[in-house]
Amino acid sequence: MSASIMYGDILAQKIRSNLKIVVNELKEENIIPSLTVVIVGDNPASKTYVKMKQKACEKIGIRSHVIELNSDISEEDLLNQVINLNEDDSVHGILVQLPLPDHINEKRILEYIEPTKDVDGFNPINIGRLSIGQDALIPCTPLGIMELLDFYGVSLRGKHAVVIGRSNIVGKPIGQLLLNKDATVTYCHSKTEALSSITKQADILIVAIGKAQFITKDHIKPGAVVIDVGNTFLSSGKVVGDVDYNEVKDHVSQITPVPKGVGPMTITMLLHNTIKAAKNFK
Ligand SMILES: Nc1nc(=O)c2c([nH]1)NC[C@@H]1CN(c3ccc(C(=O)N[C@@H](CCC(=O)O)C(=O)O)cc3)C=[N+]21
Repeated sequence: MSASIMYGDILAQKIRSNLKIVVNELKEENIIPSLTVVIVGDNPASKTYVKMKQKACEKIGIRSHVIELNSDISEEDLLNQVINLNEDDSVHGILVQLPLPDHINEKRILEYIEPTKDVDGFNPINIGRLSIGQDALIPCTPLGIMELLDFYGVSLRGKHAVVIGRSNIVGKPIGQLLLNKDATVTYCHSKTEALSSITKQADILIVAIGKAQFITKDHIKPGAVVIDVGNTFLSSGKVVGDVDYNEVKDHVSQITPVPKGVGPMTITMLLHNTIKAAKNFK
């Protein structure tokens, strides 16, 4: 039996056309949602992602602006850029593209982003609000995964969801969101012993480890639902996920592809969060 494929690009288009309508409604109230992306250095992958974000904004009428900074910028100067954006009423959403250069304390920068403009949901205030179930700006990738699970009819209540990866950006917040939907959540990570014995218990397996094609049939219970958050560029130019898609596709019930799975949903939720932040200005 072949798996049903959970295409993110199809759902992303559907949501983006709805968001476009919301943007037009806001325009009638003289609000044009606006996003500023700060990119430090010239990491080629980061540049590609930022371009994709800009294009997506343009398409639905969100104003986007990119601030490109030199990789040798000091932490203080970068902080000042963030503070200026916090104070600028024409900026609704602020996103500092990660990773930042090694000499900059990433956590300190993210703490400075005004929580109501923090469209990545990486500020400790938003993380705290999410963890206690209050309204918050929620990180885009986890939010996109929840939309995918909902759209493709995956029920979560009482189900065992295993999350591999414990990053602040994906692993931790997706676990919180699944828990809020009554799943039983287990976190696994690089130090987990007997990984496959745990992942094999998953009804829903979320893989966010950044290791190309690491997860194989041996890690997965037959008929499980698999969400692949990986996005590794091979030297051939091909993009692959953390799951060995071809090996597992006939073994699972539903799976997200890479590309065209979680990635387009991440960007769609950035648009969603930017509009949410703009509405705060009403
Ligand atoms: N502050 C910050 N926020 C982020 O949200 C953020 C970040 N930093 N740093 C890097 C990661 C990575 N990320 C992706 C977004 C879209 C795709 C995506 O759409 N990928 C395409 C494939 C890519 C291609 O074809 O070129 C797809 O899956 O179809 C992937 C990865 C956001 N990130």
